[in-house]
Amino acid sequence: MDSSLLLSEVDAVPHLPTNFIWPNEYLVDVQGELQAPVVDLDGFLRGDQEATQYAAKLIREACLNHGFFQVINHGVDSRLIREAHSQIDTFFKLPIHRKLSVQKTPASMWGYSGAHAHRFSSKLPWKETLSFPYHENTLEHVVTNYFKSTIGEDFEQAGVIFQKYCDGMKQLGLKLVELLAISLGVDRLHYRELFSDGCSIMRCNNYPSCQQPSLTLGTGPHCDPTSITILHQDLVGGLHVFADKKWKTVQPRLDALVVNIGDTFTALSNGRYKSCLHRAVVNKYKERKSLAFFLCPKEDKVLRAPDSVVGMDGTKQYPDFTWSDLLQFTQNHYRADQATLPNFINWLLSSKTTN
Ligand SMILES: C=C1C[C@]23C[C@H]1CC[C@H]2[C@]1(C)CCC[C@@](C)(C(=O)O)[C@H]1[C@@H]3C(=O)O
Ligand SMILES: O=C(O)CCC(=O)C(=O)O
Ligand SMILES: [Fe+2]
Repeated sequence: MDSSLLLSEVDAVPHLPTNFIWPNEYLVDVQGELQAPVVDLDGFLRGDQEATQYAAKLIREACLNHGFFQVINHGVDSRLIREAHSQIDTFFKLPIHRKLSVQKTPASMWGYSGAHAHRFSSKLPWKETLSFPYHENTLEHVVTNYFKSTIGEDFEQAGVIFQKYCDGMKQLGLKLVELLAISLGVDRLHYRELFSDGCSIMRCNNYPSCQQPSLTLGTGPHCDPTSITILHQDLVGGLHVFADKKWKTVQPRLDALVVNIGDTFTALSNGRYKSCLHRAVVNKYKERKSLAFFLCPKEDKVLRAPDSVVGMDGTKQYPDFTWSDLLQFTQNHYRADQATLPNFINWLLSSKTTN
């Protein structure tokens, strides 16, 4: 079966094509629900000291343990989130020739990807994605323009919505890294300043229903190579987090945003905060959508844990690197999984000694 076929066409055949079938060791059953805090951000966002300390304490425990928590009263308008889901639903329902007209090319991170079939030949994920870049720019609405100029004039309104959505995610992301700094005992603005001029990644995921969901995965087990991920999921469910040596379900909530630590933040915390190992499963009856905003630093900034953290820990756990190095590693050399960070560090050190 040609893996460039539409997921919906593939799903019409009785057996899942082999390139969508994941080896048994990846298809381990889920065992129970994840115990992770749902952190109310209201007090922190209003500047209340006591509420801030309490939120920081909850986040610290979650990040030391598995790197995952949810936030409510996060300040992003629920109507905007609903509208973003509705606009992306319209995009994913377009005829395939229209989606393929904005297909991601090997040289770029941006555009439509169906099952990543143009990148990989096995363990294909049962999903389609639309990815685009976001950075703050006072002269231009980068997301509005991406939709309008790349997808088409008829997607201008979708672009306006996603521009506002990404503006909201970036603002929230900067507040979250303030809270992470407080929780680590680091100068409150340390990470905020590091991330403020970065170019982040917005990725919309659509997981179609699947005839044989137990043989495949929507997204295989991985840690996000990025810094922190802020994700909104619909009510279908399917996100699993690895904690206490078991896969655990996450109960979706429309009023919450899911937050997880990624590899870059693990390095920036000198390894104290766990990069969250997670995956997404699919099901037989319902398609599922999620909107992931990956906060990233500017590509050429040197990334290293603050002296105050390293000093207290006694040893610097990771060599300095740039986001550009890690991004290049995941796009050209290594398919992000649960061991991206140690493999990246080995690659970085060996490429430095050979060049
Ligand atoms: C820098 C990135 C690589 C991926 C997209 C962003 C952040 C998350 C990464 C990813 C989602 C982790 C799982 C595997 C992956 C290949 C995917 O299924 O999409 C990863 C992304 C990618 O390399 O495109
Ligand atoms: O869809 C989800 O719930 C998870 C998606 C994800 O992990 C990713 O895009 O990196
Ligand atoms: Fe992820």
